[in-house]
Amino acid sequence: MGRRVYTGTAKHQIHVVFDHRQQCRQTAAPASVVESTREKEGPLKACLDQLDELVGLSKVKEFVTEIYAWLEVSKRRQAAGLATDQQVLHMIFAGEPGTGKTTVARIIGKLFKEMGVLSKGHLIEVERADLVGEYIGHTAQKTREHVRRALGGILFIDEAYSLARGGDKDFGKEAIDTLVKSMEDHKNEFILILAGYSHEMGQFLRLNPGLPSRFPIQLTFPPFTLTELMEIADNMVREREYRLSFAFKEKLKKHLQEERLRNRNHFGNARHVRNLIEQAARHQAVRLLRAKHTSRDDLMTLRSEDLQIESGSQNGFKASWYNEKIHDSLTV
Ligand SMILES: Nc1ncnc2c1ncn2[C@@H]1O[C@H](COP(=O)(O)OP(=O)(O)OP(=O)(O)O)[C@@H](O)[C@H]1O
Repeated sequence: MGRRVYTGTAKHQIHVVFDHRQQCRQTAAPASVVESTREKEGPLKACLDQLDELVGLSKVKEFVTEIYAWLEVSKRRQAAGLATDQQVLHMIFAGEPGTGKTTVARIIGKLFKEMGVLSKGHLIEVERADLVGEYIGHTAQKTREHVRRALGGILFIDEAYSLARGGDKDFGKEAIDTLVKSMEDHKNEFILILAGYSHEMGQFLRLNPGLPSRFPIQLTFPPFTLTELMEIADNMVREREYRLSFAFKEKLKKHLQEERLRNRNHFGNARHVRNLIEQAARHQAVRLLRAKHTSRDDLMTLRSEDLQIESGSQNGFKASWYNEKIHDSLTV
């Protein structure tokens, strides 16, 4: 992992990154800034395009563009010999399941890599069970290990508030303390993103008054509207070279409408749509296998009978959401 060293006069600092192969490269020398920006225009643009392609999330997109602009202009200011602040880039992502938090974190990782903020830009996703151990000292060891894996990229902690679940006597507290210490010890070497439901995240931050100032960037991921969910479904089938019959769309719309009301805060949003589409494609395959002849149109079209919604299947949120998460980790 690279170590950032500041050399030169205060006004003309040059950031030099030493990597583990003992090579060094200048990341902000005036001449190379323009060059490296131009050189990286392709992948950089690809990251921003990827963000743009996500349905909805207008505030999140605005904010990421703001961070991008700020970092880019900071480089230019530095090149012009002007003072620049070091921004703290640790973040809170608050929102319901399936609203794009992990997806956006992944894109930010790539974006920051392209901008030279992170050396690798990868994402390590963990939850309470990955960090909390069984005896004194075990938690710190486990947590440090995940921080080590995340160096150069992003450490993304899902349902971060569960670390404060057991109060002061719980090992979760040790995980929080270790994370805070790691943020000091490895300043600028990784970005920590704490994610989870808005309400619980708010409570978590209030109970840990030392934390909010360490996470100046707080993004809210709103639940998708019905129109957005239908657009997500359309995009997903287009990407997979399928299309939806009119009756399929009507059935899906009705189901999503009911499901959002029934599960309220626990509705799986875009992930739920994805799982329905993938499941429908499997049902369509079984249907087509029985047919004597299949046209190109048959192969592409998902019909309403392919959308088999078991009544009450989504009622037990815990089970359905958990299954969707497992399914996600197997199919991503
Ligand atoms: N805005 C969006 N447009 C299109 N697809 C999306 C969008 N947001 C999420 N998805 C898709 O929904 C699925 C779940 O998204 P993601 O894992 O990012 O959600 P999450 O908020 O991190 O969920 P959780 O909190 O449950 O972990 C992914 O397949 C992702 O591609």
